[in-house]
Amino acid sequence: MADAPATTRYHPAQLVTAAIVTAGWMAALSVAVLSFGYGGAAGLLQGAQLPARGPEAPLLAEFSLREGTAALLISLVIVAGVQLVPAGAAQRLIPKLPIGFSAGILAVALGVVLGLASVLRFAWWIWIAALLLSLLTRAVLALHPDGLHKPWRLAGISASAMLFLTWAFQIFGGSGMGTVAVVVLTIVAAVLLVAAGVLSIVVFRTEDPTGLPQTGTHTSVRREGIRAAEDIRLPWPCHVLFALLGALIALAQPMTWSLQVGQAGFAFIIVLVLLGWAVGFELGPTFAPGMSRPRVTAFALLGAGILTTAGGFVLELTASAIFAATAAVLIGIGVRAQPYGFSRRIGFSVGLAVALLLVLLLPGGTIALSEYVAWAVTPVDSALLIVGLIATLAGVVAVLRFDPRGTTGLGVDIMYAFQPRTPARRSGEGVTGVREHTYPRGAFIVFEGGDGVGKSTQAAKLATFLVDRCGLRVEVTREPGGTEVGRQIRSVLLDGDDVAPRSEALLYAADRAHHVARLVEPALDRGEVVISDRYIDSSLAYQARGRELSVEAVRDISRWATDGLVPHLTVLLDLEPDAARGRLAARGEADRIEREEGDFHARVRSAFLELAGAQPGRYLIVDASQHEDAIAATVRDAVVQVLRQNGVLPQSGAPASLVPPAAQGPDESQGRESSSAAGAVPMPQDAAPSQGEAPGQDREPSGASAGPQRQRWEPPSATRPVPPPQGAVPPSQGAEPAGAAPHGTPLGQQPDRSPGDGATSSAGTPGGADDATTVLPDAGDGASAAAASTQDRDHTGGAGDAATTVLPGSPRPGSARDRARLLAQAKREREARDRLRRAREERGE
Ligand SMILES: Nc1ncnc2c1ncn2[C@@H]1O[C@H](COP(=O)(O)OP(=O)(O)OP(=O)(O)O)[C@@H](O)[C@H]1O
Ligand SMILES: Cc1cn([C@H]2C[C@H](O)[C@@H](COP(=O)(O)O)O2)c(=O)[nH]c1=O
Repeated sequence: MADAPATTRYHPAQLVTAAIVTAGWMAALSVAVLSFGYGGAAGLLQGAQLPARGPEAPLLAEFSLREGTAALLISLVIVAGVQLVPAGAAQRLIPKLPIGFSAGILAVALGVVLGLASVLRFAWWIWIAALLLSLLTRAVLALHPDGLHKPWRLAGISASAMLFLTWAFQIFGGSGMGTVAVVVLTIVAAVLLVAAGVLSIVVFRTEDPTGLPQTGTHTSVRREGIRAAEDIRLPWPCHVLFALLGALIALAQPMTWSLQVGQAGFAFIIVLVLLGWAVGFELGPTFAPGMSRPRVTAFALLGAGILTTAGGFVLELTASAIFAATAAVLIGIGVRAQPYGFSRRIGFSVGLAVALLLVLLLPGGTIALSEYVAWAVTPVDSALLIVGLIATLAGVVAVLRFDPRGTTGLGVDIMYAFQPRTPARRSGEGVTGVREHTYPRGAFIVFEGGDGVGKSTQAAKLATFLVDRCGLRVEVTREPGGTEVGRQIRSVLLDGDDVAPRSEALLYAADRAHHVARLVEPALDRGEVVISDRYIDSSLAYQARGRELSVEAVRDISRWATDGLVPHLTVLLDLEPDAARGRLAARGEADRIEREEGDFHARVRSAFLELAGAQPGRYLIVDASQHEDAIAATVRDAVVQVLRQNGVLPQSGAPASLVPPAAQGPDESQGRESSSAAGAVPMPQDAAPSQGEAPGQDREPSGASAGPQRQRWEPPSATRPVPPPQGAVPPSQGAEPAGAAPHGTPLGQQPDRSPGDGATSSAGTPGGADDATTVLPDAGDGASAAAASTQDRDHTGGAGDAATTVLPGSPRPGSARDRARLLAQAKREREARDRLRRAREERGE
């Protein structure tokens, strides 16, 4: 029997590395305190005395802020400078030793120098320590490239240890003893570094494969209510945010001196800032879910700037620390709203340096506020004020500029910032995944169908309508080939002669993965409407059914590729393949897939119908043999309903497209105005024919839908049962279209589907396409789809009876005439199904 795999939680090498990193953070804090202290007390090149005991210790009185700040700045420049050396150059400079070994050597060296510095007390010893610390950081980062992810964790431990020690010392010995406590902490760090370094050299000299414990990167978080970071070409507000963080941390030491609170004050500020940063970072993805992520970053910068400026007026430790910590919360939120790939170190280092330079250069002074009150402004206060004002100004610019939408939607962003986002349609019962994905105001609409059915034509028409008449931002795209990577994959797929079926399936999925990650999701996150010509169903139809590959495999790779993203609405344009081929003939040479034989395309068509039949809540099936304007009107009405449900369009009122033009009476313009005032989508006078009407088609007499009836939407004829593939019984009558795999895995079948949901129609025939009822549920989830479906059955007297496409939120066809028509239709379908069953029985199937 095979041995059970070892289940060690932490590799000992990880613990050693964690010890080195924690001691490294202690060393960093000590370097800041001691360089400032030694430089300020004795000058840059003189040895310093330890402070005398007691609150009246002379150290502070004799202390030179400028020299202390200069010494601190030199340390930070050394640390930051080494961090900024490019990796390639660093590799050439540092001897080629195993990384664990070099980290160990550097840890020991740093420990020894720190130990010496704590005894010899010259600022330049600290600078050597700073250099070694910086090299050690590089070595640890080479071991664990993500080692500085969420740095507040191990830094927090070190800062808390410093707070505890300095507080204890100051309680018993006065504020001057805080520095003595830091010297003790430095010795502890030195011992820890030497011990962990020796272990690293002796035991773990090779590269550590296990890595530091990670909590996972934020970009993969997909929980409900979490908004992914949103990429933007130049995330300069993030750099400013990091610079502000650097400035706050750099100013903590001079601030401690200025407030005369001893090193416990410094540790207190650092702990609170780290805590604030951590809280903000963790809060980030769920903060202001209704606001675009670039805007969150911009507002965070503005808020953090204002708080920092306010901090410049504060003369008391706790309030200063609270201001700094709250600014750090906003910094955490702001940087988390952007992808984390850009270099944080640059912004951070620049912020550190600028803040300290300001302390060095700015004069202090006293401003008389009244005869009795004067405000003593230290250089530290001035630095805080200037840094804060710069950040505030940058925040204002960012709020106005740092969003691909410019200022468009700023008001909406503010208004909806803290409202939960409208959930997109649930994908739980879908063919495409189980992710519950939510978008603030975006919607994902997909056109599916065979080659040449008119998808691109309809996608373009819909986009024109949504942009021109609804004022929405729309992204029209396609698969394969919606992105640059996709265009190359498309060429491989369609221009060549031979691609093996599995390779074909993987290439389509690869195109989709890139398409969703780089184009669809970012656009949805920006609140745009994405219209895609083809999506996952094409793979299920062409690769699973057409190439006869495993449905599960094809579905799974696409589900994985897209992280389960499901469209809000899929419009299936259904047309006989021969008719579609006729349309394409004029276009010239057919591509590799269009050249497939008729049987292949018949299988594809039947697969599409099965998919739509199994999940009626998510599909709109349209007879694509109609005039393109009639199709466009049907699609438009359905899309408007879906956009309303998802908050993309206002709920109230109706777009003029839903009002039969003839019903608008003689005073059309008035009707439109009032409908627009009610929140309806503005529509120009020359609106295209509505509701599936072909041009010139007879319209209902205006009286039929006068008054309030105007808003009513009736199921367009275009969405009635789709005609069957050639030679087959209509799907609505229980037959599989020609070419359907008779016993293959039903495409729409879900193992866990409950009897009540929208797929019950497939019970009679495995394909599920026999139910032509397309019901888009009100609430957009599976449960209401099932409820809507059941409701229809109740109305019409039996499962699968209804043959109407009912769109979400639209008034159900409630009139006696509607019901009679539905019943008649249902009866015809029942009879057709019975006939088919009898025929099958006779054939012994
Ligand atoms: N309803 C329609 N009636 C007649 N012709 C149409 C209709 N819709 C589109 N066409 C024409 O059919 C041809 C194919 O249309 P279109 O390119 O939109 O189809 P498609 O489904 O996107 O094709 P493909 O799958 O190859 O991308 C075009 O010449 C277009 O003008
Ligand atoms: C997305 C997708 C597409 N196909 C096929 C279907 C068509 O024949 C071509 C795409 O061409 P179009 O002119 O852009 O419609 O690719 C497929 O087989 N599988 C898929 O997933």
